[in-house]
Amino acid sequence: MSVHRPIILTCGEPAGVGPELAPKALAAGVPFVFMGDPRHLPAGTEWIEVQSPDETVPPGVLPVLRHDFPAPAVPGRPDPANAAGVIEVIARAVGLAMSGQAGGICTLPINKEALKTGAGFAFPGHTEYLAHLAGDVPVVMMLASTTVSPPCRVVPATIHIALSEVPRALTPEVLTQAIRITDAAMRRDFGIAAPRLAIAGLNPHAGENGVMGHEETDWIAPLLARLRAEGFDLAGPLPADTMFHAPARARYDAAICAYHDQALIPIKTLDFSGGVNVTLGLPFVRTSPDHGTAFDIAGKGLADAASVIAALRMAHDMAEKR
Ligand SMILES: NC(=O)C1=CN([C@@H]2O[C@H](COP(=O)(O)OP(=O)(O)OC[C@H]3O[C@@H](n4cnc5c(N)ncnc54)[C@H](O)[C@@H]3O)[C@@H](O)[C@H]2O)C=CC1
Ligand SMILES: NCC(=O)COP(=O)(O)O
Repeated sequence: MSVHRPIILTCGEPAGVGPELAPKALAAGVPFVFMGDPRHLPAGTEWIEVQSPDETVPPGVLPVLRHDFPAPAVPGRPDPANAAGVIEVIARAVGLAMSGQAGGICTLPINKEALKTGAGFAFPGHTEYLAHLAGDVPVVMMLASTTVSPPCRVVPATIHIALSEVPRALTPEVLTQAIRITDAAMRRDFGIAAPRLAIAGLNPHAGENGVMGHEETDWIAPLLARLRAEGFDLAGPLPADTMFHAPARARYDAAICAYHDQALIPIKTLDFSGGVNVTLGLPFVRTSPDHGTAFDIAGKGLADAASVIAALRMAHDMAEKR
């Protein structure tokens, strides 16, 4: 029997696969409430409007915290008129999570371009917006798969920035923050008492002693040495190309990577359908499926719900641990 409050599943981009995943997500078997416009749900969806997250509904029926949008959803074609509503839903769900009325939030995917064009959204993704809503707290993005063995958990220390900006953006402060937040979240949210973290180098072969880049010898290795002296269990800097196969993953609990694709390519290759995106460092629980809006298949009934199901279950587990 669950003792904590339901998770809010935010609708995300109505023209993407989000609305069709919401009823499929009932298979997660954990309490959650969909927040969005019920008119965007697939025809035939059984839903009931609720006024608060913990109102009960019959089994197999989708509870909906209603948030009406100005325009219908046309699969694959985001309507700028709906952009503000997508952002409002995220903020409203965060309000419920921060006030303790919800156990946390699980966000269906947004289309960053549609929100920027339609509503001037100033954030590159949920992660940065949620950090802002929580009071501009430091956060890190983690993607986690527990269906592969050993588990794969990856943290990109820099997130949604151009590759050309990474060497400047990856500073000792940024890497230190990623390590501290990940270590704390492994203990609090994942029940790992003594987290082992593996730190990827920035350059091929982790620079090979300065032959292919100097960031590792200049500051990454010295920084890791200082943090080890504080008690962190850190391996690295490691060559990124050889740290994601199964025997390598068995040696750590989470990998801290230098940039987005260094982290996300391995996990999405290993487990695209079951990976979960989780924001570490927030004062509330937030997870998300690892995929995006999938406009190419939206509305066709092809969307695989495995990732949102895993995301809801993870949010539920994290909320229980807290
Ligand atoms: N958490 C979030 O809000 C996320 C949002 N996005 C956004 O989504 C938009 C599209 O991004 P893309 O790079 O095209 O990635 P995508 O994940 O939307 O699509 C990549 C490929 O995977 C397939 N796919 C995605 N989800 C699927 C599912 N549930 N079942 C079956 N196939 C699935 C798509 O059909 C497509 O072929 C972008 O605006 C991006 O920023 C991307 C990742 C996460
Ligand atoms: N590539 C991951 C991604 O775009 C998810 O971003 P966010 O919306 O969860 O910040």
